[in-house]
Amino acid sequence: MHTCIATVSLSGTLTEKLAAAARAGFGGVEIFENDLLACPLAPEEIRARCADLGLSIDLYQPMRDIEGVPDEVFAGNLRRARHKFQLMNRLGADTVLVCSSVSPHAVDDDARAAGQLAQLAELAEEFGIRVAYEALAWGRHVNTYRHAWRIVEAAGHPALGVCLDSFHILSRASAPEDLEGIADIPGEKIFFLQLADAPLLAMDVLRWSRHYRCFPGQGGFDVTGLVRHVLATGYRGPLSLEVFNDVFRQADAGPTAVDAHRSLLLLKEAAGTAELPPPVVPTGVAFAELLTPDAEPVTALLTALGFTRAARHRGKPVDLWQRGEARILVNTAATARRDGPRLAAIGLESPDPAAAARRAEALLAPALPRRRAPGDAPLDAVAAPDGTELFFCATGDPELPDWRADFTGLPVTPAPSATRSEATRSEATRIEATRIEATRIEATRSEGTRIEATRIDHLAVTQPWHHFDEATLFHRSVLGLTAQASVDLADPYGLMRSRAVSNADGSVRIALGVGAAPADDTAHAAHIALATDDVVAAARAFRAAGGRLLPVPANYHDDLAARYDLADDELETYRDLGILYDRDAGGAFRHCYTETVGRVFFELVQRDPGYRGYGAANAPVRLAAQHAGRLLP
Ligand SMILES: O=C(O)c1ccc(O)c(O)c1
Ligand SMILES: [Mg+2]
Repeated sequence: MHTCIATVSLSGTLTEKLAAAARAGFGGVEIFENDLLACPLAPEEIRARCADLGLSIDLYQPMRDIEGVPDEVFAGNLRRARHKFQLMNRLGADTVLVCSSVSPHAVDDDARAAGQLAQLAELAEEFGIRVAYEALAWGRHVNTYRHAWRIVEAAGHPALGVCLDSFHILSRASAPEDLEGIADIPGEKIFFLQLADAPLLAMDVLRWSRHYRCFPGQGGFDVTGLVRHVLATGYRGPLSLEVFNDVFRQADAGPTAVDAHRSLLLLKEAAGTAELPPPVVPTGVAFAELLTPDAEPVTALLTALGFTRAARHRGKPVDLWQRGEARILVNTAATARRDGPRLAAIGLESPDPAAAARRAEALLAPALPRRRAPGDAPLDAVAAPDGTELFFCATGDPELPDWRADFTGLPVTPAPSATRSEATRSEATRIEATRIEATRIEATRSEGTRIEATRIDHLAVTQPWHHFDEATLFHRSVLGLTAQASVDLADPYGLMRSRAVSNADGSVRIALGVGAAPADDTAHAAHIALATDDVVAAARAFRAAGGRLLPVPANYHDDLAARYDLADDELETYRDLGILYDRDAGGAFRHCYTETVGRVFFELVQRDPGYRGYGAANAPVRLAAQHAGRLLP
């Protein structure tokens, strides 16, 4: 089906909006009158621009306050309409949207409204134009789609039909039966279908509509259910997104248009009108890749965390660091930015990497070159909306290329001991001891000795501030992960939002976060959480190896004593190590943080098997402590 987007949904000038819509793959646009009025191009030039871009102009909108008015007011409305129909002929647009009246002149008289709309349609027909009548949820007398249809039916004019808008319908619907009236409308009398979702908010419906609409799948409405009802009438016109949203008005139109189109593709999939390659849910985390201009701060941290450098890439400055099942790639390629280490890529274990990549590409995720260099294993990879590279891996599968084939084992070499200051020289010795111990543990593994199972518990990545809901939709739909509820976290300098997506057994957990202040490094650092069976032992070992744990204020632990009945010595241990504690119905969560290097830090977590969260209750304290740490010399 033809996909379309209203220009009001995108940021920028009309020509910027058109270019973004075309690039994202839409087939057409609804031109919003205000966008046209502010555009220096003549209507014929806009028409030509759209044609060049391969866009049809499927709707011109809106005409307001037309119907149900006294005769003398209506005469003026017809005069106004004639001007607009002439304009539409110049534009090459053949459908106009008429919103139900909000005018104080409008009277509650359906026969009058029907008669006037028929006259309007009669005039429109002379110009080859059709009139689509839409019930605004806040229309003065007409504010439901059933009422709009009654009037259109009574008018009985071939050039008059209804425009259905999911927002106006679903914002008022309180029960599934409220959609059943759609079946009463013949498909050919539905001239247009506008789609928007919205978060479920208790607020005035006009404000809700004008500021908080979002793309289907990002809010709380059953837009798919509505589309199914409309398709069942035989409607085969455009599926058009009309999203009034304060954030999208400011955000870059290019990515917004891509996110918009992705949401429409998913809607078509859900409504059964498009087939996409099915999701291939990842089954684990193969690796996390840190890009850093300088290896030292990252490798010092990894070493203290008990990782060993297990292998080196054959052709690139990339080392594989490993502890248990947790693998970190440290990439010192020249492309690393000067702002220090950052999380650049995530390797996801996939039962079918090629199929996973096919779904991602069908959903408009940019594919990355399969071979980044000659001789590299041909890995499937795509970019997430925030630019993080997602690699689909099949580690250890003999049938498929293994990313580890690009790496060659390193002989165990002594760690550089003088890289830190004189004062930490003895620590370096301890670091080396830890490294050797970790290597020994790796070696004994194959002999069947039980070791503490270290793996990546979760990854926390930060999103561009204006693309948070799209990021969630991306991870849900492209990767087939399930989203938890979004939580707001108080940062001393703003509000963070966080939403976790995970697979069913929790072996893939990604916390998507966004900070209020786009330039704030602390709120925008990513982190890698390492699972441990014993966070106290892990924290002690880290500290003994020269690692610095994030200090946590005593007030936090005093409060913890009030909230939970923890043994005194347990509490003192947590206080000493900066371990935070949380609990839900499924169990407890104990966690602590390392210092931050560049834009990345690590977390050590001990998660009871039933605990589902990420310690969100502790995030404000953690963020404040991280800010405080940054302020120190
Ligand atoms: O908010 C409005 O005025 C408005 C205008 C046109 C529409 O299609 C709509 O759904 C709302
Ligand atoms: Mg609308």
